[in-house]
Amino acid sequence: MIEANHVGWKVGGARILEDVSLTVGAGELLGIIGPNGAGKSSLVNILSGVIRPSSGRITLQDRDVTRASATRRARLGLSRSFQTSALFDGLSAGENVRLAIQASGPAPFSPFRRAGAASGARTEDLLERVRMPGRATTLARDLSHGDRRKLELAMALASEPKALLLDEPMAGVSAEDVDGLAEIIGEVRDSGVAVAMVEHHMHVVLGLADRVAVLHHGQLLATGSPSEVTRDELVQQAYLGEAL
Ligand SMILES: Nc1ncnc2c1ncn2[C@@H]1O[C@H](COP(=O)(O)OP(=O)(O)OP(=O)(O)O)[C@@H](O)[C@H]1O
Repeated sequence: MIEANHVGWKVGGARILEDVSLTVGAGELLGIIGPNGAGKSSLVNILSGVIRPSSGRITLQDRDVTRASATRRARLGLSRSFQTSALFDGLSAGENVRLAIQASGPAPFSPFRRAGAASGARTEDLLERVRMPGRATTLARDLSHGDRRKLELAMALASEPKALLLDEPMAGVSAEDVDGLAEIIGEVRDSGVAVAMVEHHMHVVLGLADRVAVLHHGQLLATGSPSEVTRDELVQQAYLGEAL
């Protein structure tokens, strides 16, 4: 579904990513891990079309999208969440989701277009999918941090994506919310979506991912099943002193 072939990215003289190749299939969850500054967010930005790589190729469902904009990739079925919150705090949870539904609809998008009844039902469906039933009228700013992350997930799912990129979807949430989010993300994968997830909560990545890609200094150190990468000597050295 998503494929990166020999991707490199240079900024000025600095090599941020070098020769990174990976695939994520439908119904598969790829965990992307690596120490701070390894290049994980840069990779997600390249996969989603926010950054154009200096070399290599990105394909989405076998279609070359290397030069395609983020909007074009979204129309082809790719969705993503961001490391930092992308919610409208002054709007309710339901309004945030409705905007995401409208934005994923046919162009031109207008925030002033009235949402139909169908969009109301889909909003409630999406909120249920992220275990937030009946929260449509709560203002985003009044939600707990964990619920804000769930709402972001609902918004990323509004376009009914075939592929989903998640950049630290559990950053800063409580331990119990981490488990809840992991369960929801697992269900999204099980519904057939190709999911690539950058995440620092190692136990979640290792418990949830089908395969794990380990980045270090912009290079792919290892890819494999969670147990394969945790046994890998190079990976253990990269995480020296940290429990894997
Ligand atoms: N636009 C940019 N211009 C210059 N350097 C950049 C740019 N974006 C990222 N970098 C550098 O690229 C390296 C990788 O950054 P990136 O954010 O991709 O890492 P990361 O693995 O996601 O880190 P973290 O886990 O801390 O979020 C870092 O050294 C960062 O400073």
